Amino acid sequence: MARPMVAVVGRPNVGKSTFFNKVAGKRISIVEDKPGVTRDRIYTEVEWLSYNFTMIDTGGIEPDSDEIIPAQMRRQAELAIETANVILFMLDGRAGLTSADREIADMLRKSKKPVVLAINKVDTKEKSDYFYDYYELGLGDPNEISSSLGLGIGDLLDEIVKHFASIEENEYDEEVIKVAVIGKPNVGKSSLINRILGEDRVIVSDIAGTTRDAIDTPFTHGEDQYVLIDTAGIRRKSKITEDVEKYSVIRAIAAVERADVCLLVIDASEGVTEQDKKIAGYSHDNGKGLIIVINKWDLIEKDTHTMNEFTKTIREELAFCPYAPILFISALTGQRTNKILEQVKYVANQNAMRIQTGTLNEVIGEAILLHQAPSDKGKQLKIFYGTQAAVKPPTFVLFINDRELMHFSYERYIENRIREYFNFEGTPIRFIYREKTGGQ
Ligand SMILES: Nc1nc2c(ncn2[C@@H]2O[C@H](COP(=O)(O)OP(=O)(O)OP(=O)(O)O)[C@@H](O)[C@H]2O)c(=O)[nH]1
Ligand SMILES: Nc1nc2c(ncn2[C@@H]2O[C@H](COP(=O)(O)OP(=O)(O)OP(=O)(O)O)[C@@H](O)[C@H]2O)c(=O)[nH]1
Repeated sequence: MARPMVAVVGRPNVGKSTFFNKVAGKRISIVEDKPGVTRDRIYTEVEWLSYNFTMIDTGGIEPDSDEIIPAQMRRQAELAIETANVILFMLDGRAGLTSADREIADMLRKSKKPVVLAINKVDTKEKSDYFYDYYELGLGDPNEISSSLGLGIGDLLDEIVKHFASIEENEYDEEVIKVAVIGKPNVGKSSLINRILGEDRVIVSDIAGTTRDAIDTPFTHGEDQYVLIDTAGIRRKSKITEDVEKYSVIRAIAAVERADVCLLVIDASEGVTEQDKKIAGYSHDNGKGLIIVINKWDLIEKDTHTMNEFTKTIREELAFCPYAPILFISALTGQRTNKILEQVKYVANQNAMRIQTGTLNEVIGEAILLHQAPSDKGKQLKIFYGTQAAVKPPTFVLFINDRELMHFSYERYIENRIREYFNFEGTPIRFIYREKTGGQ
């Protein structure tokens, strides 16, 4: 099941960032972890009770003037309605209700999405002076919190996770391959989608029913079933406000969340951008299959080295996902676009591949023989055995003597040996360690 998405909406200065920081999990996007890269927080993983969810912060865009606040807030609310499963609407318990709050509340109420009301900055045990006013919004009970003091946060998270039970599970059958086409505006996503859907063996399904059908495009290619996630969102030509980078990243994140395989489309004449890194980072963090599609290849003057040079640069820019295949295409001329579905299917299978414990341990055993495990202060790392615990992404549990001795470089080495044998092309793989005494 896709991880639930919770979007935080609210006027500037109500305390969204403070709240976000309070509940932020340890795992944040790889890109954000790097020094020197703008730390505009967009999302965080949250763990509460037995639930894991992604929380997105739609705020934090500096308004240029007072007049644009309402427009911007409307856009935030629209985005939250489109992308999130549950919306957290945050208000300032010291300021009382404003007309912007009422307007947002109307939009949220009409959307029929589950909304949880958080009244922030209630730093004492007493109710806010405005407590009963919040009922007017028609969005249920107000939950008073203090983000800076950490009061009421647990109860609020309880209210949020209560709504997860009603989220539709398995929107598509297991065998349907879910594909997200992502990338910056104007890189050629719609052109590529039209190419794919225009192929001879592709038949676009015409099943009306769930609301998802309105935005997704299911189709078959030969025997295989696919669905393009949020195709309507891509094809609908962007509004001006949509140019705010943060919005398009949030939209992409929501699509990635629901996908098995992501096609990251990059304009060959432009190269890899910060936005591409963020989206690829999200795909990686969430264990999705990833294919890098270099589009507009027709615009590039080429000699025999061009493709290699391009590949090298992309590998450097997107160093955390060396497993992702790179395709050089032109959606305009159709060059190599007929290879894409084949690749998507291959990567989806790799992402869902399960390998035998016996073979896995032969490979690990051989790897250890070839390259001695690290040791520290006379104690050597021992890997007793490994087993694959999950797919999508392939996840391996390794039983070892001491977690401290497993260095990043050795993990990378083991990963590379596993990839040499089993490929796992286009998918991240993960390791989980369990300490076990034994051996010595
Ligand atoms: N007293 C009190 N102040 C708070 C609380 N939470 C946030 N603040 C303060 O409110 C101000 C705004 O907080 P932010 O978290 O930056 O607000 P925001 O909603 O993220 O603002 P934007 O980034 O403009 O959307 C800061 O000065 C915070 O210290 C709280 O629970 N109690
Ligand atoms: N030369 C060339 N132009 C292309 C190619 N693919 C798309 N284009 C052009 O690039 C422009 C943008 O293409 P779209 O398919 O609308 O791009 P998009 O990524 O869907 O754009 P947004 O809707 O803004 O997100 C159009 O003018 C296309 O004709 C290509 O392979 N080569």
